[in-house]
Amino acid sequence: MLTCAFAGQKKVLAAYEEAVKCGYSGARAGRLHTPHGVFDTPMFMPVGTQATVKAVSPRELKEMGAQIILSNTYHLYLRPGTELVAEAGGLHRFMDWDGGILTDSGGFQVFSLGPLRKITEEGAAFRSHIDGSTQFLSPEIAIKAQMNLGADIIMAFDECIPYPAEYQYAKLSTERTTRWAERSQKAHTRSGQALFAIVQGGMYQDLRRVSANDLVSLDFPGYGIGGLSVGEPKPVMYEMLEQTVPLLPENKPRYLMGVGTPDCLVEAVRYGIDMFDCVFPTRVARNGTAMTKSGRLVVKNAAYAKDFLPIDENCGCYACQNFSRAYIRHLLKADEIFGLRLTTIHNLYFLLDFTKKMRQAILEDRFLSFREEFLAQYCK
Ligand SMILES: CNc1nc2c(CC[C@H]3O[C@@H](OC)[C@H](O)[C@@H]3O)c3nc(N)[nH]c(=O)c3cc2[nH]1
Ligand SMILES: [Zn+2]
Repeated sequence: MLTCAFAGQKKVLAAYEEAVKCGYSGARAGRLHTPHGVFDTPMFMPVGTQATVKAVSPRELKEMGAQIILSNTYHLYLRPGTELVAEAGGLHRFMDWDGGILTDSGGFQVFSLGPLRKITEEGAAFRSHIDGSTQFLSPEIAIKAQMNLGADIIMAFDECIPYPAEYQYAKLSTERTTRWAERSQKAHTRSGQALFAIVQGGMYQDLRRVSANDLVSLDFPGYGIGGLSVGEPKPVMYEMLEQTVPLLPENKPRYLMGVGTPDCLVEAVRYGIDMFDCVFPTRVARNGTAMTKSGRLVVKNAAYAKDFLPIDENCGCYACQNFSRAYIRHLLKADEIFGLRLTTIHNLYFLLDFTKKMRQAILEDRFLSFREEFLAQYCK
């Protein structure tokens, strides 16, 4: 069961939009209560799509302050199968992680990975990207798979509307996602596990409001905001947040799916988002790019061949406490796995620490100045 208590800047607002424009912050610092612990928000959730956060161990994740990690139903359903994971004692046991786990429903992957897919009212038929076999996911199958995996938070089966999309397509797809959310709710019988709905609506303000209102009336314990971070300009993403977040219950968590870079996190927190996931930190780490408060640092570049400073002198991560840019660059150039591990550890620590700093700023009622200072220094 998820319960939330949110502290932070409380103001009675006549119009949320007006308030945001004049600098009001909807930022809040909350606590998520789950069967695997109580977790602080805002929070970044490292992505472990195939039951592992690539290149780092559960012990290292715990040391760097990870609270909830993600895994993905689409991938685990295809390999090794969710019944096998259930037989192994569930995902927490299988991957030796005793913190929180959130599983995505597979909606995104079916539409982004599965070639030859066909969407009907019933669900989505697609070909496995692993062996080309014909597969089918429906709300009922996706929920059953997630109950097998045993995550603390699971997601309703949805369609992530591609960008751009025609209004009529976005309208019909959003209405279907709401019907799928209802079917997901009916299929969800595992107590102690929270099912979040996912707001869609494409990049259309009115569809976003309809989707949010319809899903709120179905009374879920939390809400994902989907269909964003799919290639749209950042101002469009923020506009969709402005339309959606105020319609979601204040005392329930809001999870912006697939986001993102620190500039997006600080803006989304301002609109009232609590939870984030993104492959960005782990993905860019694997091609030798480190995240810093001034932007990206490509450690592989020749400029760092004799740079004996750490990636970031003020960073408390294992990589920055013990190794230089020159050493990490050498490992990356030599294709040594340890090099990727160090950049991954640094990037995950950076984002986890960034959300901790945002939480502290909110609790001390200085979030807006924190945001200004950060954005002034960070170059995209
Ligand atoms: C990157 N941008 C983005 N990611 C998104 C994800 C998670 C991807 C999931 O796939 C993997 O990341 C690529 C991870 O396992 C993650 O949980 C989404 N998931 C669902 N169900 N619905 C969406 O509308 C949706 C939109 C997204 N936009
Ligand atoms: Zn570091």
